[in-house]
Amino acid sequence: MSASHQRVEVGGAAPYRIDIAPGLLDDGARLAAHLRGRHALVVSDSQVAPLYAQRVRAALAAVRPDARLALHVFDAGEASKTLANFSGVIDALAALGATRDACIYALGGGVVGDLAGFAAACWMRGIDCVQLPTTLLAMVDSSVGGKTAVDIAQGKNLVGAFHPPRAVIADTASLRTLPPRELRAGFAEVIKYGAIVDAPFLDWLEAHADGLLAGDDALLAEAIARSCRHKAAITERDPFEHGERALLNFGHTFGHAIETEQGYGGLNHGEAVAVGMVLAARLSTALGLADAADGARLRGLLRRFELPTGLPAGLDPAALVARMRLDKKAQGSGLRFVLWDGAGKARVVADVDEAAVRAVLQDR
Ligand SMILES: NC(=O)c1ccc[n+]([C@@H]2O[C@H](COP(=O)([O-])OP(=O)(O)OC[C@H]3O[C@@H](n4cnc5c(N)ncnc54)[C@H](O)[C@@H]3O)[C@@H](O)[C@H]2O)c1
Ligand SMILES: O=C(O)C(=O)C[C@@H](O)[C@H](O)[C@H](O)COP(=O)(O)O
Ligand SMILES: [Zn+2]
Repeated sequence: MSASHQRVEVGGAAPYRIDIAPGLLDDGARLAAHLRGRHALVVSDSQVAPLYAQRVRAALAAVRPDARLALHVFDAGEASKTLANFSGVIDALAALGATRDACIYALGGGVVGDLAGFAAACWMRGIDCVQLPTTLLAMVDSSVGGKTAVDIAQGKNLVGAFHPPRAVIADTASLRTLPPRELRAGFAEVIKYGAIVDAPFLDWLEAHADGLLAGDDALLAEAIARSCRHKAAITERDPFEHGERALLNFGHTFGHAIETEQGYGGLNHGEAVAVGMVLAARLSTALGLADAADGARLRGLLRRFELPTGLPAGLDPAALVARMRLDKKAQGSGLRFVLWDGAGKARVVADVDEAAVRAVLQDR
């Protein structure tokens, strides 16, 4: 293992390892170590597959010439995280003749990871899935923790399962082809860890913003590993979101409502979470939990990473609140939000007054 290789172990009932280093997509032995049977399906999207899928297939085939390998590709973008494309992956598994010891390799961003992971959770009631994240957002968040899902018109991730990966193999060299907008989106989830549990991380991000935005390999690797350690620790203690895992949803009640209301074609997930965190901070202040100065600093940091911090024009507050009633944290008829007491201190607050939420949405 080279000096630039970082590892995070995730314990619990279904332990796995996160490897973070450049060049891992060509490491056939590492990829093949998780192929118990003979069937491997690489699932990817139309942007990522032309860049990396052949390399992954060649690396696997070199170590496992006996394996039946197939590639399944769907159109890139959030609008593709659908039941129809889930069905497409299931059809591909059937065409491959995949048995229970088959493995799906989810090669791409969070959309691929969530969709392919959900197919792995369902095929024959559960087969192995190795996450090969190629966006910053997927490396720091979606590839870890086992939440898998697809969106429906009524809401984000409303159909899904908890299905932990067998392994996460993050090739940081793949970030070099990531469009700048998508790199910035990933920083929203990175900043989220600082906001909820690691205030000093916010200072570090502030200090290194220029290098991180420029794609400095060492800084990115450090940000990814620190984020993964937070996600690993929280999801290891609470894999099914009975308690503290909900903190990872900071900004998401607002963010998911925005994404859904925009028909999954407006802000991307990271951008929507950035706006959502600003709104959650504002709601926290309105409810007397946090100082306005904390919210202003969070907003400043998100802006430093060139992320949006205001509600997009044309969204109706009443429609957004209606979307929030289908949020997975909602209970009975009450809205539950992840709010904060200031940097590094988040908590779940139940039965939040709808008028306060509407006021925050109207305060543009
Ligand atoms: N399961 C979880 O715990 C979890 C956590 C966070 C987010 N998510 C989900 O993740 C999704 C967002 O993920 P995302 O931000 O990675 O979006 P994404 O998967 O849509 O990827 C963003 C874009 O970048 C392209 N791309 C990916 N890697 C590339 C590379 N290396 N080079 C060039 N282009 C590349 C993709 O084709 C896509 O167009 C959302 O659906 C969100 O709900 C899930
Ligand atoms: O892993 C989690 O738990 C999270 O909440 C991480 C979020 O960043 C992620 O977007 C997740 O998919 C949201 O989960 P959901 O249960 O609100 O759909
Ligand atoms: Zn998220």
